[in-house]
Amino acid sequence: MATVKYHFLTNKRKNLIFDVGVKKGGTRALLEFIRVHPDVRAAGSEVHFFDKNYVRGFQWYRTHMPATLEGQLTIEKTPSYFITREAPHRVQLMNPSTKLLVVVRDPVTRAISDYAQAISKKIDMKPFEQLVFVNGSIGSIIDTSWGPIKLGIYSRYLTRWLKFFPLSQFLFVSGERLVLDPAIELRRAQDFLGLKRVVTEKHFYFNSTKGFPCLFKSEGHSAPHCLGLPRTYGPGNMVEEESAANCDLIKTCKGCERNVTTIVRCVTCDAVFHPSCALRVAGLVVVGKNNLVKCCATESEVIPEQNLCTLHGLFNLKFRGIQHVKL
Ligand SMILES: Nc1ncnc2c1ncn2[C@@H]1O[C@H](COP(=O)(O)OS(=O)(=O)O)[C@@H](OP(=O)(O)O)[C@H]1O
Repeated sequence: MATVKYHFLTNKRKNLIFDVGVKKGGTRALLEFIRVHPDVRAAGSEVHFFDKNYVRGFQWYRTHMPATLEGQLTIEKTPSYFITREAPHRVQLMNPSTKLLVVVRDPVTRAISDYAQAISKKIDMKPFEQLVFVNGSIGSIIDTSWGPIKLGIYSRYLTRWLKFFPLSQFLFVSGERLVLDPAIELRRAQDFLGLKRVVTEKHFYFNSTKGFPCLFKSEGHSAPHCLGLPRTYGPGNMVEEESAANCDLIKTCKGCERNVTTIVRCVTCDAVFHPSCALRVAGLVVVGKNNLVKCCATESEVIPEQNLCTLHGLFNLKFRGIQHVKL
C-alpha cells in the first residue's frame, strides 16, 4: 500500500501563497475558484494571522492551515492583510519568495460594496452620499479619509508591500473580469503560480438568478454551487444552489435584474436596487434616510424640497488626490 506523505506548515513554508486583498474585490471568489485545482489546498475561513493573531505565534497559525501533499500549494485569504501596516514584513519573514494575489476592483464600486456591507450591520448609518463627501456636503470634495474611499487608494498600501516584495511576486487579478470571465483570470493565476491549467471555462456556468459565475463542482461539492451570500448577509463560503434559492433575503434588482439584498428601496412601488443601479435610474430621488428612494415619482407628486437629493452627482465623483495604480 502506498504511503501518503502529508506536509504540515513549517515556519519557512515555501509553498504558501496569499490572497491578500482587496476587501470586497472578489477575494472569496478567487480562493474558491483556485482551490478547485488538485494541487492547491486552501484554508476555508479567513485566518487573520499576519494581522490580528500574530501574537498567538506560529503554532497557532499551523493549526489553522491545511496539511498538503508533496507538490501542492497552500493558499489563504485574508483581505485585511493588504492594508495592515505590519503584514508585509511579517509575511516576508515567513517566506521572502512567496507569491501574492491581489484582487483589484474599480474603487467606486468597491466603496459602494464596502458601504453596503457596513450598513447591513449598522442600519442607522448615514447615507453613502453624505459620508463620501467632506462635511457631508453633496457635490463637494470626496472624503479620502473615509474608510471605504481610503481603502480604494490602492497605491497607498501597495507602496508598503513593494518595500518587502518585488512587483514580479504580485499578480493583480481583475475583480470585474472574475465576474465576467473567471476562466481568463484563473488561467492567469495558474500560470503565475506555476500550476498546470486545470481550472478552465469548463468549470464555470453563469447562474442568471444569482448574477454570478458559479462552479459545476469542486472539492467537497459534487453538485453545482455558487458563492454564498457575503458574510454580512449570510453564512458565507460556497452554498448549494437550493439553499441560496431559498433565502428570502434575496430580491431582484429592478435595474440589472440580478440578485440584491435590499440596499435601496422605492417607497412607492417597493422595487429594490443595487446602489450602483439606482444611480442609473432617471429621475430617481432619495427620500429621507435609510436608502429609501422614489424611482417612479410622477410629476404630480410633490416631494418636499428638503428631503430630496439626487444621486446622480455620484457619477461625477472627483477623486482628488487619489492616485490610480497602473497595473
Ligand atoms: N462568482 C462570484 N460570486 C459571488 N460574488 C462574486 C463572484 N465573483 C466576484 N464576486 C464579487 O465578490 C465581492 C465580494 O468580495 P470579497 O470576497 O473580496 O469580499 S470580502 O472582502 O471577503 O468580504 C462581491 O461584491 P458585492 O456583489 O458588491 O457584494 C461580488 O461582486
